[in-house]
Amino acid sequence: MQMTNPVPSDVRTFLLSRPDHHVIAGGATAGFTDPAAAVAALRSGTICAVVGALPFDLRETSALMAPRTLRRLDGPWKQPLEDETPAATITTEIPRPAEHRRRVERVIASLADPASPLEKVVLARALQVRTESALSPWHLAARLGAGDGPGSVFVADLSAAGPRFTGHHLVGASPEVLIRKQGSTVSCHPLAGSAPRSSDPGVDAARARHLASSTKDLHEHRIVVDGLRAALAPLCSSLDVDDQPSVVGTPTMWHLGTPIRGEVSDTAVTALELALAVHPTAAVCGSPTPAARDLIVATEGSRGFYTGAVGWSDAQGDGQWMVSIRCTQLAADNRTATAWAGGGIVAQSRPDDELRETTAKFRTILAAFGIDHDAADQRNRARAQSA
Ligand SMILES: C=C(O[C@@H]1C=C(C(=O)O)C=C[C@H]1O)C(=O)O
Repeated sequence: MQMTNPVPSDVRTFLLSRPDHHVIAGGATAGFTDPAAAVAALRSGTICAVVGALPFDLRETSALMAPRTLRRLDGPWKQPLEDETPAATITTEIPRPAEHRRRVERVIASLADPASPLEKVVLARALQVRTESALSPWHLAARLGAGDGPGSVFVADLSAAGPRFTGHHLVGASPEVLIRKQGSTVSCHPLAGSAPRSSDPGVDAARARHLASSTKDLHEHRIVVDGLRAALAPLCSSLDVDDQPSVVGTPTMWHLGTPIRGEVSDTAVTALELALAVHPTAAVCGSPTPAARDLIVATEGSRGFYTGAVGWSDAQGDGQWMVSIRCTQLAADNRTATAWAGGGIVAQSRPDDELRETTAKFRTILAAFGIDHDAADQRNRARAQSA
């Protein structure tokens, strides 16, 4: 769809930085709210590339753009940090942690009910953050890059999703590759089953060991890998899936991860089509997909672009899409932001652990805002106890 106000090429519209390379886009000639239209434009050669974000619920609008320029450069994206970062505070918790815990309890009860088809549901909560003065999405991304070690930082301009999203950006540091396609090779690296890192090296190592052998987490992970295998098998001539997950570390979390690699049967298939074929995985939604998705939407309301996908795809079909987690949606005022964190629930889950997991997952994005969430969390708990 041609844009009424095309974006000039000197305006950055998209970034995906990986440990070994980064992809950066400038400007836009067309916008797509419907990913099928973007696929058709790519396949027909009308556009050379597409960048942007897919929502969690594909019935909602996507934020995809045909960029004027798309550059793939070696090494991670690096930007000098500005000295001043405006102070930020958490203004609202949606829902309050006690309510999130109750929601988890209710989901565990339905998962344990033999009459329910549900096997896994991923529940999330959100925080609203306000900064004292404007903070550009690129500055926030630079702060994420500085704090996330060799992780993956992204910025996606959401304006193409419609007037409600004009000037909004999704900014985050996702550890999870939804899909990558290069030539005929497709790969992904689902993460599911998590434990917070500890600053005490002994405790930290023990948590990683415990995660690697936790029946509950291995089960939670297996559901995701089986789902991805089933979604990719019809599109691939060969598919290689490790038998056992390994423990993957980010600066804030341990995760169980399984590398998946295959060869696509149709080499012209685009990375965007592959992303659409596997999204939403059970890592961010649950299983079976429609029942889990409906329960999430009924419980949380719209998640927008959180637990969607952020990435790029070119007309040759190459591209990469990350799962949009550890992220925030920064509004057009560059001062108001919503951040999310969630976790997979199975019948064996424990509500207190699930709440702790979301708190730990928030650390990545809140640290970029300069907020020590653990301290804020303790203050809240002390306040609740004394009330
Ligand atoms: C939903 C999130 O993370 C997802 C859920 C995970 C889990 O349940 O263990 C792990 C990684 C992600 O696939 C999030 O970070 O908000």
